[in-house]
Formats: sequence, C-alpha cells, structure tokens
Amino acid sequence: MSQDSNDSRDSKDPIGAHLGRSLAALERAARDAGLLAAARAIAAAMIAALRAGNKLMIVGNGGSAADAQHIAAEIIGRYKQDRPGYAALALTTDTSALTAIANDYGFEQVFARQVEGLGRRGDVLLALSTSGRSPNILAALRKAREIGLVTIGFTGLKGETLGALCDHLLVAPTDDTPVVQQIHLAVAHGICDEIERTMMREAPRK
Ligand SMILES: O=C(CO)[C@@H](O)[C@H](O)[C@H](O)[C@H](O)COP(=O)(O)O
Ligand SMILES: [Zn+2]
Repeated sequence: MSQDSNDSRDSKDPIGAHLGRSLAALERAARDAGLLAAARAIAAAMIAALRAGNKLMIVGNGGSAADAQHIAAEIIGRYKQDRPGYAALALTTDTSALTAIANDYGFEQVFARQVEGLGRRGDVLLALSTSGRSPNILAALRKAREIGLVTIGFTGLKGETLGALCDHLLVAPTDDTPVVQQIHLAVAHGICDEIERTMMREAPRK
C-alpha cells in the first residue's frame, strides 16, 4: 500500500481523503531538514546563474509540464514584487517544436533536443518528475550534463535514483503522484520568493 493511501476513507470521501493526505505530506515537508536544505541550495544555484546572465529551463510531463510553465512564469514575469524579468522558460510550450522532435526523433528526445539547441554552459535545467523515471526527463538531464548545465531534479520517494543525474535533488516526502506535484509547486513558490527577495536586495533597480 502506498505510504499515503487510506482506502476506506478514499472510497467514502475522496476529496477529504486527498486533502488529508496533502496536509500530512506538506507538514512532513515543512519539517524535513534535508528537503529545506536542498531547497535553499537550489535557490542559491538559480540566483548565481541568473546573476551571471544565465537562464533557467524547466521540463516536466503532464501535471509537471503545467508546473514547469507556472514556475517559469513566476520568474520571467513576477512572483510578488515589481522587478525586472529574470531569464526562465519552460520547454513544454512550443507545440511545433515538441511535435516535430517527437515525430522525427522520438518522444524521448522532446526536451533533450531543446536543451541541446538552447542550453549554454552555466544555465540551469530544472527537471520535474514524480517517478524519476520518465525517459524524456532522463535524456534531458543527460544532455544538460554533457553541455555543462547545472542540473536540478524534483521528484518523490520513488524517484531518488534521479539523483545520479542531478547536482541538486529535492525529494517530496510521499509517493502519491499528485501530492508529490503539490509539494513541488509549494517548494517552487518558496524558491521564487527567495530568488526575488535576494535579487531585489542586491540590485533593486536592475
Ligand atoms: O498530473 C498528473 C498526475 O497528477 C499526470 O498527468 C502525470 O503528470 C503524468 O502521468 C506524467 O506522465 C507523470 O510523469 P512523471 O512525473 O513520472 O515524470
Ligand atoms: Zn495532476
């Protein structure tokens, strides 16, 4: 049985059961010193790259593709403060590129090919994968390493092997896919806050 499943409550009250699982996992995350240390190190790596004129690229499948776009929008647009846009993009949005690459080279290459074309040494690749096993995510991380990007993985309890391809790995303390995604987004919002506050403190008008 999954760490967070509760079958009898699920069948009677799926919404309440989901909220209960989400709350418990978020509480575990908020008290997880390893997760908080990883999140702070990830924010610092992103800040260093953005300050040096590099960019952040983000990849994910399904709900994590939506999260990739959400996080990129917070950074290029704004999170809470009026400030310059910082260089971030999701590689999940260009349907022409995605379909051409999938059609011509296979779905496994949809992100790796974009990393090859757009990535420059010192850029950051943030890969969101709840399972840590999606072949297109693994291929993107391998390509990023080849080019000299900083590699960051967000995963769940089943995905820790992703760490072999990542300079920084954040592990949500659950194996329930949607709850893993919710923790990824909550941590990402905290990281956006840290990025914005630090960049604004150091160069408020730049
Ligand atoms: O949003 C959800 C589940 O909450 C799904 O769309 C989910 O993202 C998809 O099944 C993905 O293909 C899962 O990929 P990954 O996180 O294992 O890399
Ligand atoms: Zn979902």
